[in-house]
Amino acid sequence: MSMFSGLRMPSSFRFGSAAALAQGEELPPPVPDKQSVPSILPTPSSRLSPQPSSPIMPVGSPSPFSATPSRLARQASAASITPTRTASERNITGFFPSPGARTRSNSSATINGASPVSGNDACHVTVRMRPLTESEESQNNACVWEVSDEHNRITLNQDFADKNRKTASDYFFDAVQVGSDNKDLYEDSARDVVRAAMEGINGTVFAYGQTASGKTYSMMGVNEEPGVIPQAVEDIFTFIRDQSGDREFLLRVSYLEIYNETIRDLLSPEQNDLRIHEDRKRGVFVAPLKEEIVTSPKQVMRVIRKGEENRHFGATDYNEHSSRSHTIFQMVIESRERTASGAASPRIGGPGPPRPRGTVMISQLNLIDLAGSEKATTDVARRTEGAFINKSLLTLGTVISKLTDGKIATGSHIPYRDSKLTRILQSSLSGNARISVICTISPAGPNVEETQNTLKFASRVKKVTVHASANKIVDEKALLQKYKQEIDELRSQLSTTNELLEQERRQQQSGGLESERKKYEDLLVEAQIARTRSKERIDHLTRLILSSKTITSKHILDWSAPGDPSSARNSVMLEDGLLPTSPNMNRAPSSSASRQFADKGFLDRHIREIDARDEKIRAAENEINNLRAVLAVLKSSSDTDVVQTIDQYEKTGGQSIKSMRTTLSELDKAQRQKNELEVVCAGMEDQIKGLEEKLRAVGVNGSGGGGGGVEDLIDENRALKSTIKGLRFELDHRLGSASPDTAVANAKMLSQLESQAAEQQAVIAQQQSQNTQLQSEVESLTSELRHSHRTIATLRDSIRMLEVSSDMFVQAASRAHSPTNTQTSSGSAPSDVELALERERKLRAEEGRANVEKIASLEAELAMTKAELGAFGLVGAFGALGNGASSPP
Ligand SMILES: Nc1ncnc2c1ncn2[C@@H]1O[C@H](COP(=O)(O)OP(=O)(O)OP(=O)(O)O)[C@@H](O)[C@H]1O
Repeated sequence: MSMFSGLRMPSSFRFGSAAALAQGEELPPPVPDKQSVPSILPTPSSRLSPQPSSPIMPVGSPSPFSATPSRLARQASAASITPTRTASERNITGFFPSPGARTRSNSSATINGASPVSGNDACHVTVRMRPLTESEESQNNACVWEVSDEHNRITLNQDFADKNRKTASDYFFDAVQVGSDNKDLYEDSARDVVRAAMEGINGTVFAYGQTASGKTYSMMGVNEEPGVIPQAVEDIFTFIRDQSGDREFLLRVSYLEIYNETIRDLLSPEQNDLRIHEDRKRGVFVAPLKEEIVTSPKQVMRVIRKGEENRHFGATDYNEHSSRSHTIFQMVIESRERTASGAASPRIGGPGPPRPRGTVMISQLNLIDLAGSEKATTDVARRTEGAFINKSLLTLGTVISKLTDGKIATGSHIPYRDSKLTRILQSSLSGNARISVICTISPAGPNVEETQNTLKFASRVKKVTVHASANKIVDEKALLQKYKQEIDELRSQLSTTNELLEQERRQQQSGGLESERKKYEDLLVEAQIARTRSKERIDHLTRLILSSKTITSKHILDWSAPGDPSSARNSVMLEDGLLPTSPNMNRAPSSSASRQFADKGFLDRHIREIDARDEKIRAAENEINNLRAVLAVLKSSSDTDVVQTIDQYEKTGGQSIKSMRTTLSELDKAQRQKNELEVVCAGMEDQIKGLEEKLRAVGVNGSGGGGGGVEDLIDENRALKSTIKGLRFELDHRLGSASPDTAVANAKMLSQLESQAAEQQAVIAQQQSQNTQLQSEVESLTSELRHSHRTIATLRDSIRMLEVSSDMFVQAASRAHSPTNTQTSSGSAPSDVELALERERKLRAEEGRANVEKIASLEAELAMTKAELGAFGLVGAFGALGNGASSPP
């Protein structure tokens, strides 16, 4: 069972309550762990530790910094032009979020009410405290942190601090979140960054924190609470759908992990040591990295699922499903105004420099789940991983601290290259991206030291400022540009082809040589086929380019009705197993990591089936289009021969099209039948499993719950065989009743089922060999039993003989001892004969005792043998023998 199962809901939080303190008192003072790896984060003596002189706001007092980011965003957007901060203001020295730091200075305004697009910006920092875990509660731990009403201040409980000789400093951040609500988390920490990325500004959101503090829960989420990544995906498609302007987008995604300082492509796992490159135009990038163009949230989630399967997880002392690598999910967003007339278009939503039409904006959105900092664990492999994780986090801490020191301005060395993580993040950290950091912490007393380190890291990040502006790009790097060009070229080729076709047609009509006409006909057919291909390519490329016209609500998850089974959200995401299966979104999320992706096997199978079907449908559609093209050519001809040919074509072509359609519908039918058969198979598998269980219970546990033993086992075998026979018959029947057109699918199914049956047969054979073994064991036990019985009988005989001879000796001795026998007795001293007799008597008595003991031991052995037979359920079958052995002869 998961160590985190049964996590308490936020309502069970006891921030600073009397109960919490009472429990807090029972806590042992934290014992420094001598074996632990030195903490990677700043020590309390660090000069960036919370300054006692910092203004401390009383709990509950209105704070100038209490506005939530979304409120601030609204304020910022209401006052669309805000003053630009001076260079000296960029390096914030305090750890308070200054209101200015949240304000994005920019001469431009927003698109569709989204936040402004560039300017000096402090990194946005959210602290997220998870609920106490069941195991923390069972150890009488309580939450030792207090969060102020304004939700941006967090303080160590004073009593706990006093008792444990800690400093109860106040920490202020852009937001402090408690509990399990990932929707609030997204709104507070990621939405602005995602929206800015849609406007061409790079963005990076990462989760940082001690192991098991909730980074993966925050970034990926669980079924009931999708995390930042799935919500960002949904938000991006919603943004495209809802934009009022006429912009078009091209989205591509990649997914990589840094495991033990090697970079692995999670979408192409064979690429397991990728390199980091840098060039002037692209900055720092990883290559070769597989990128997939995506056109729907469902498709993105499918890509993520694929990546998750290849990701490194492992059980540690602290988290049974711990991320052993840093993962970076990256989305590249290209966009541009739809009309490429070259005229400038005014910015939507307010003043600002007009954006030339056709200019492609390109931005990167990085969503990062870091591995957690951790103390040394017992497992060697985990310890190696932990060392790599800690080293890279240490480098991240150093880089952040250098950036906050303002050394970037003086050109001092910042050790980005000391770890792959900081090297990949270099472009973002050096100021070319909006950054939002989610620092996850545990509420429990024993984790206070790690939590304080995380809060200090968060305070440092808060001081880093960035200057992110929209990236405009007009060269061939933009795929959007390339695709648009290709579409334009294909369109112009099409219109030329159309003209040619028209010319040919006219030429034919005006007569000419028969041989010439035939040549033209052939040319026409070829041209028409080429035209169809061009059209298909145009369609394909057009499908990849997204706009408010191509994205419908159907594509997007409907967050407004989470429990509504008819909602698009469910229909899109449930197939990927990421979104709620429960109608109650507010239920406590499951702590079991395995529930993060429910029923993966089924889903994968399902996705593969859909893909295969799509492929077949595409092929059929292509053929239909080709036939249509041929028909169109022929129809445009006026020649009587050709008209006749048209008739023929219409007949055959029409029939072909009809038969294609029939094939398509048959394919659908076959698919449905296949699904039904799969359900039947699953049922059969369950039945077979149940029978196997029973067999196993009989075979392994001996008496098998019914005491029937070998007989029962054989019966079970018979039942199993007849069930399989029945199931085979049912299958044959079902397969036989399928339409002939589904023969291919059915043949596949049949072979699958036959291999299942063969497996079953193997199980039976195994079971039978077990039976034979069991029988021979029983036989050997039985013969042992008989042998023991005979031995006992022999021993009893010898006891009887001994008793008789002993009596004889006793009688002889007493006769020899008798006073009437004066000739042999010499008074009080025993004669030699008497002594010999006495010795003999003692010896006999001794032997008798030994024999009785031997009998007792043999009887005990007999009892054990009987018990063994009983264990095999043979008490009934061999009872008579057992009784015979134990009863007196
Ligand atoms: N806010 C939360 N609400 C409810 N459960 C949570 C929350 N945060 C984390 N959990 C649960 O706590 C456990 C550990 O969380 P998670 O795996 O996300 O930690 P992590 O920081 O990613 O750990 P690691 O660094 O070892 O990968 C999981 O079972 C998760 O479901």
